[in-house]
Amino acid sequence: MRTLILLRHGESDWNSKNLFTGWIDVDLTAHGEEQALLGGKALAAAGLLPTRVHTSVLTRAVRTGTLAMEGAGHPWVPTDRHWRLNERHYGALQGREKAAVLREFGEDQFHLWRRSYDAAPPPVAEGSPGDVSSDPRYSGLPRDLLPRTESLADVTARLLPYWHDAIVPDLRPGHTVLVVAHSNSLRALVAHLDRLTREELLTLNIPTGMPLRYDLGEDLVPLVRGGRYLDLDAAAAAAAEVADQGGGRLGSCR
Ligand SMILES: O=C(O)[C@@H](CO)OP(=O)(O)O
Repeated sequence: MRTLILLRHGESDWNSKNLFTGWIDVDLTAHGEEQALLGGKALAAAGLLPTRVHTSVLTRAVRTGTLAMEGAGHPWVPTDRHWRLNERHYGALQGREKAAVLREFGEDQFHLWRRSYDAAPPPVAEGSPGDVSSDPRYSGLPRDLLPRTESLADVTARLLPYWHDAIVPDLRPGHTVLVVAHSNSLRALVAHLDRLTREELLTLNIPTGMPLRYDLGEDLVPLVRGGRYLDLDAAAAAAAEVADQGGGRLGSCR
């Protein structure tokens, strides 16, 4: 058996303001820092000590990984960071208030953009704050890899090479692997692990700062579909809040 732990970063500044965030590099709130520390403490209390950590290159996930491993009492665990674990690029929605987007475009379009597999928001314009081509953390990458918007299908396509090339090779020899990422990069990973249908994906919401444990068989198929949050009740309540952001619908936590 292999153990994989998924952790969405703690509450960010823009989570607390209900703004679409995507690749905008906002930091954690004080509450988000505390969530990250507590998440790590919960891992240690459950006897789940990661021996490898993978995070995105966005500050909120980087800092959550560091704080969680401090909380777990093992701050020294080797950590890799990769842009392929970044949040979905939310295109022209980045920086906009979720409630305002819902009012302007209606509930159906709002929900398609947030939770469907195929819909991508309008792209950001070149030179706008959402255009990351001059961000030094992406400087070695071919420009055509850098998104201006993404659907969940696009996220899946750029995330899975990292899963196969970096995370699976840590899982195979028996490491307990912690992946610290984002609402939608983790939705893409969960959809892959659990072979979610598109309908199931519509109602999948991942709360901030709550460790989700997957025990995987030799074939890396989850022994329990959907994994198991360390604190099931708190995770269900927090996932319902994520679903409701902006006044949306279809809250659920699998
Ligand atoms: O704005 C975002 O980048 C994400 C996560 O905060 O939002 P949502 O959960 O609505 O996909």
